[in-house]
Amino acid sequence: MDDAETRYGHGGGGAGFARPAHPAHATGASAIEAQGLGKKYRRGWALRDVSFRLSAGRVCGLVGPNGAGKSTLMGLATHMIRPTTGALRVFGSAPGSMEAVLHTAFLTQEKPLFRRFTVAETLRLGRELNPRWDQAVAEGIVHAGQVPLHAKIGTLSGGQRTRVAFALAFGKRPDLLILDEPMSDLDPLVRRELMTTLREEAAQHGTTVLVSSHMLAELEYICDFLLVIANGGLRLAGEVNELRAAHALLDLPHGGSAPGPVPDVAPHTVIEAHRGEGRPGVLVRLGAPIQYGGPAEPPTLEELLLAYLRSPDAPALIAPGARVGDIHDILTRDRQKAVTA
Ligand SMILES: Nc1ncnc2c1ncn2[C@@H]1O[C@H](COP(=O)(O)OP(=O)(O)OP(=O)(O)O)[C@@H](O)[C@H]1O
Repeated sequence: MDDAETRYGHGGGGAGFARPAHPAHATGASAIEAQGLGKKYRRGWALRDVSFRLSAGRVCGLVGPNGAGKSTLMGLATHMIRPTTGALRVFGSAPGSMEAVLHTAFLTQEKPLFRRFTVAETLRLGRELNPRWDQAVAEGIVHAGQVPLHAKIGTLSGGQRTRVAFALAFGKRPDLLILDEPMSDLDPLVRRELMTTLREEAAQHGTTVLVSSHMLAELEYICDFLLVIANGGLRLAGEVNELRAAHALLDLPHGGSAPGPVPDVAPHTVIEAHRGEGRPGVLVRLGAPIQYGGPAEPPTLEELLLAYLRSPDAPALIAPGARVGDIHDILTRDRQKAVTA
């Protein structure tokens, strides 16, 4: 049991989802590794100097305000966008390579499907294009929503189309599933159903998932790893429990809830002195061990995320398990691969 589990357990306080161990976890392999990654558009940098490592088998929430760079990062991981600086690898391969493409499924916000195809024809196309296609899983997702197989995609509601897009993504049996705000047009019950499917499929098959969402409660339900981006920079990266264990919510007398200067809480670092809704207090990054009970409580995942979203200039925290070496590691490995190929 890790440090955070020991301190907090997994109860209603909002701990990350504890998934049963899958062999993919044990390998310690990287599903995604980014080093010095940057993307500059004409208007400026969308993503700058982003370095992190996402181990295989994790379900990773990608969180950040509108325009933070989430879709850009996903585009870079799927070869839809080329980096301006740095490099990113998917299971050790360049995103556009056959190896990476075969093992990755990407559900974009637009969820493009052929409107004139029926649902059955759409699934057949998935089967023909993907060697690892799992028809039972794809059909199961469609049937659970009572979407008729003979209906044309163009006649489906937005939510039904999303369900078919999910079926395609899961049917591919990817090792890496990238979902860009997948739930935005689904009703709450369908969202919960598909989140449960996602969680179970990922746990059963060791699938790595990178999912962006603005719905923090949902991320809390499925994720065991987090990336938080603000203004194109990585602010937080690591396992949910590790990140929660590194922070505390201090309920200081006249501290968080009263207007005025931020209290001195050395050796801890103030991330946010909270004066809004929710539990009042000062969310700090711990600079030394702390005793919980009394005026200090662990933050829920939602409290942690909201604090970082409201404080985009807070110092970044990249937990040890999410750190990478330098760019030369990737380039050296690429050269070694080329020599041994
Ligand atoms: N093709 C493009 N050309 C120019 N600028 C772009 C392009 N795509 C994205 N941007 C800019 O890059 C920044 C990051 O955009 P991105 O779509 O990655 O953000 P996001 O975090 O996914 O936002 P949202 O939560 O609103 O979907 C934004 O400022 C956006 O305007």
